[in-house]
Amino acid sequence: MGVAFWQEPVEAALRRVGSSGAGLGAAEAAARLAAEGPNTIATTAKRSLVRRILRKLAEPLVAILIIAAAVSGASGDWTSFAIIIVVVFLSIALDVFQETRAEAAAEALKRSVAVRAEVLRDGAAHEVPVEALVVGDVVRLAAGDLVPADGIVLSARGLHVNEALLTGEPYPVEKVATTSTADTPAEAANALFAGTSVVSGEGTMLILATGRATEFGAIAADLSANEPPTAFERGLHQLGMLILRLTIFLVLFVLLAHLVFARPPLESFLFAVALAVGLTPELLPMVVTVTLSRGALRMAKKRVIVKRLAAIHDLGAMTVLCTDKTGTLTDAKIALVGHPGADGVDSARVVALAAVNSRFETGIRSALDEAILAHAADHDLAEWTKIDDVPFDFDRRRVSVLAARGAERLVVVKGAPEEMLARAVSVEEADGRVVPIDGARRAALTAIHDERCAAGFRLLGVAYRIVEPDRVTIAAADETDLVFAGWCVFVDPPKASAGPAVARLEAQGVTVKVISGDAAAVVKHLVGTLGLPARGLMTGEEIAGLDDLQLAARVTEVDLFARVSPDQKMRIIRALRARGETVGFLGDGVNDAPAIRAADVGLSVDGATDVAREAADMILLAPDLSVLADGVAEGRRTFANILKYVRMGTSSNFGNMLSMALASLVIPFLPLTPIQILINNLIYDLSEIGIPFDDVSEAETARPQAWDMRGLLVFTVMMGTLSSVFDIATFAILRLVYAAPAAEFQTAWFVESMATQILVIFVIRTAAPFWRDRPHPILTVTSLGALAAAIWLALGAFGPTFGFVMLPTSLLATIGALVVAYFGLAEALKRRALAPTRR
Ligand SMILES: Nc1ncnc2c1ncn2[C@@H]1O[C@H](COP(=O)(O)OP(=O)(O)OP(=O)(O)O)[C@@H](O)[C@H]1O
Ligand SMILES: [Mg+2]
Repeated sequence: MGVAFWQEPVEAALRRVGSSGAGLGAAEAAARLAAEGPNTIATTAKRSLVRRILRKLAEPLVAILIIAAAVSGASGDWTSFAIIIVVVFLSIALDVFQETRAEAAAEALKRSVAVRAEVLRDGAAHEVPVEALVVGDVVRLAAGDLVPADGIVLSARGLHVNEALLTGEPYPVEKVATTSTADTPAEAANALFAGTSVVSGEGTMLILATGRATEFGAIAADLSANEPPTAFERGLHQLGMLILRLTIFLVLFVLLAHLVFARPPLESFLFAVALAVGLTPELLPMVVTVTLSRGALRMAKKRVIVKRLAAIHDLGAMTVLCTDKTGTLTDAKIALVGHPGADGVDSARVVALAAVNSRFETGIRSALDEAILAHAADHDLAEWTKIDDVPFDFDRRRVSVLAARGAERLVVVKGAPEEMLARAVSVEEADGRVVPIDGARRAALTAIHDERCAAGFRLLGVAYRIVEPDRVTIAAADETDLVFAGWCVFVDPPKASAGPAVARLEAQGVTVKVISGDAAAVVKHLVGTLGLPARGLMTGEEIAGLDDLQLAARVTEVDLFARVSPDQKMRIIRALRARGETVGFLGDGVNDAPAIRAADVGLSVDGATDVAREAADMILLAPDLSVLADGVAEGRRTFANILKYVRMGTSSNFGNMLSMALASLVIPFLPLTPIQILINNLIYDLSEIGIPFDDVSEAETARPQAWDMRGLLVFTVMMGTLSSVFDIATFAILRLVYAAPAAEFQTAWFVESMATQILVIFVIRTAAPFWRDRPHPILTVTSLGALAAAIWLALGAFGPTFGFVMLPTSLLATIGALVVAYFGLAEALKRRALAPTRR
């Protein structure tokens, strides 16, 4: 395939893509963006309006309708031809219009939380969304950034990236500006790949491939192809398959029966087609998209931005929320409040060492580092120069800096105190003497540490090691034989709103668990202060000793996890999912990204690192659990509205089509002509446009909501039977009492079935008595408007065009009475039909 991009000298690469070290011009970048397309690997790239319409036309159902229209036209039945064409185009227009509008709104929200990159355009730095990057762009990178596309390093200072997503290699690798002769991407020291992230250092890169052309794009294509569907998508699919099977069965049965009875073949074919159209919930995809998009807009008002629409359902179904500690349970306003030396008395030496470490490390600077630097004096740093560092990572939980002052060279280490102490062999006293640590001294040091931890302070240990004066590099292996200097003591005040927010989530049926990399004592103290109902505690050390099955056996009973590594956070999430929970994970750090990805609902906050935001399904604009509690209610509401549509389809509509199919076998004419069925279906669809807007009672958002196929089946059987009973009654009255001829029978049946199908929404939209839980005005208007249109079509001036006739008043009154009785009985039956069957 020729040379790989990293084998090409920088100059040649720049020339090839028509760029320079100063980047592209803005106009050139815009032109390239238009030509190359956006830098994204999303499979569902935006479809143009024409493509959308063409896709709809290719759907089997629509194709059948068009064939039916052609057959009608060929046989000279121009009325049928015109009506079928109108039906097809109206429903496509409805679909495409609604869907496009809703998706555009949701897209706009998503863009507001898009990851951005710092790119040079016309020689100046600009922040642009990662999607707008093109080949030839020069991008600046710093610790915490995602590498936005594939390319080569132009300049680097201690640039380390994590390529785990691409190569599986968990440790950061250094990237430098050279030309590489490597054959594989994993070995190319000058190549940067989309999907990897910068762990430490900084640099600039030249972009050589974007979007699906990147290495990651190629993998992501298979990844997304193999990605298991979420609970919501599975439910939707199961439902679709169920309906499809029923439809095929019924339609073939009717067609066959009619042919056996020697009915006119063309009419029978059209009737079967119309039945299929009537049975198929062809608007379901549109309703799902529109409802979810509207849900996303409403959640945005509650300050939750949805990146993956289907996650709204998962949020509503969530039974366990796992969260990290800093920023969600605390204010993340971290302050340094003490810096005791080895004797427990505050010492300037400890701050000075800590400041050298914080100032010179090239990793993502944490709030702890900011607090140290805010406290340190300028002269603490003035005499020091940096030589090298080993950036922080969440498995070591410490960071080292090699720094020089005069002839002295020190490795200054700071990190999780218990491990620092374990790596120390001696201790620096207040007077500067260095003495070995014996058993008694170790116990005394541990006692000082434990006492402050138990009081709720966060601690970092500070230590150092003197190295040869000509030392220029260090590695993690140098973090041994340390001289312990003391601790930095921080406060991170609990967030006042956290306690009530957790209580609200628990009241909504969501168990809250805390998963933190911090020390057990700190986590325990915080949870106590907030008054959270937390049971049990497990540490990373214990988790390391358990296999996945053992972990799954214990994980539901424990609510607190401390000193866990990023990998263990992910294992905990998987274990919970294995136990059948629907799991949310909220986190903001690089260390949270694997768990965010593993969760059913990955959550992050606006200020989080790129990696966490990229992995998340939703972003909270305010780092506050009460925002999430609002989001949960909204998610359940959205799902409840989707369920309404499904219930509508599975109860009355399905029952009506079924009864009609059966009736067609026992009477010598069709109960409704194919055209009448299509009109019925179109008006019924229109009546449902208001569902996504409907209100949902609080009772229905009180517990986690998820697909309940058994419940749906129970509902369908009960409500479907009721609907059929009324159809049979209508049938009997029309045949026996009125001895209605074909046109009169069809008109009456049309009016009755429209009325029952449309009005039943007011019954099944709520488990409460219908008069107590009022529908949203939009739903009232669309439903009653559709019903009025149906009656007008049947009984108005245009009725005869569609084969309708005016009905005698007594028959109208009878239909009215039947509809009222149906409505009343449905209302009485619904409590049982809607009773949950789950778990
Ligand atoms: N900048 C730093 N320098 C040295 N050590 C650090 C630094 N940041 C974190 N650590 C160590 O790593 C541990 C884990 O980090 P941290 O507490 O941020 O993890 P976390 O899982 O994100 O926790 P939280 O739940 O508080 O968000 C800390 O308790 C501390 O001991
Ligand atoms: Mg954190």
